[in-house]
Amino acid sequence: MRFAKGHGTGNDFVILPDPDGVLPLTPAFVAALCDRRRGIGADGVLRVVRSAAHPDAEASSAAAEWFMDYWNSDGSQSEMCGNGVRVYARYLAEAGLVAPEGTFNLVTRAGVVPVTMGEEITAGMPVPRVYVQSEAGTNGAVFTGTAVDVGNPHLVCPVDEATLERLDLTAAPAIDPLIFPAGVNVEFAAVGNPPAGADLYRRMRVYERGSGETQSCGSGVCAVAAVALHHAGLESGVVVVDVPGGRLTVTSSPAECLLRGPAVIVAHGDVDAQAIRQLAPLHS
Ligand SMILES: N[C@@H](CCC[C@H](N)C(=O)O)C(=O)O
Repeated sequence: MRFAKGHGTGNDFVILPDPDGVLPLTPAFVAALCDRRRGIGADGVLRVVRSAAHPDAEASSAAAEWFMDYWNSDGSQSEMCGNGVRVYARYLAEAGLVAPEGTFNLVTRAGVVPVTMGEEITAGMPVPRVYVQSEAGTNGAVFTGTAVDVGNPHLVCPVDEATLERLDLTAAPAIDPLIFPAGVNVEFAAVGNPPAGADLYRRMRVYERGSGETQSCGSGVCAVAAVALHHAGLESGVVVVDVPGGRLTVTSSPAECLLRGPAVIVAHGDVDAQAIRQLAPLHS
């Protein structure tokens, strides 16, 4: 089975080219592929499939040829992945399936996303909706945060620099299942001085639903930017967010949320699907 491997600011993905949607992907198979010791290892899987060939995307096939079929490393699916969109786009361009410059549309479970190609790649993310206050419990403390919908759910908890540094995110923070019945991605964000050209700056770590602590989360960065603008009383602005894996920039207004940053394909290869299938019981 052909695969590629790529990442966006250290958020890494196994990419499975499957234009006609014939691969029998299951949660256990995806989790085995993402196993960092026995499989290829990744935060998630991006199946590259034509929208006309996937039941979740058929209705949008007139708007966009390709569908990002995104899976977390535990085999669950999510509506959105901001870094996934950008890495998927880089894959399409390197495979000659879209032009390396210009803009094209990509279908996701959270709707159609416009993507602008270049040295860095920009995704036109769903405009974040800031909705309610909630809490995350971790490291023996309870952190108050703001819930944000970016197509997928987020809880953004402001913390100081020292707390951000020392948080142990090896275990999932406790969250309110009444507010987040399908789980939530939890971001911890500290304020810093904005670099030239930015209105606001945050440093962020994330515990992702379905993947654990990752080096970066694009939709999480959009959520952090939305809360930063909200707290500053701004409707629009440029927010730079540093994550453990690098830097992402959000340019936000009531009409759009543009997420910009690097996206790289690092490998192409063949994976022994039978060997991965044999691992699958470990993950079911
Ligand atoms: N890393 C992603 C988000 C992936 C999905 C998330 N774990 C969820 O379950 O919603 C990003 O870059 O946005």
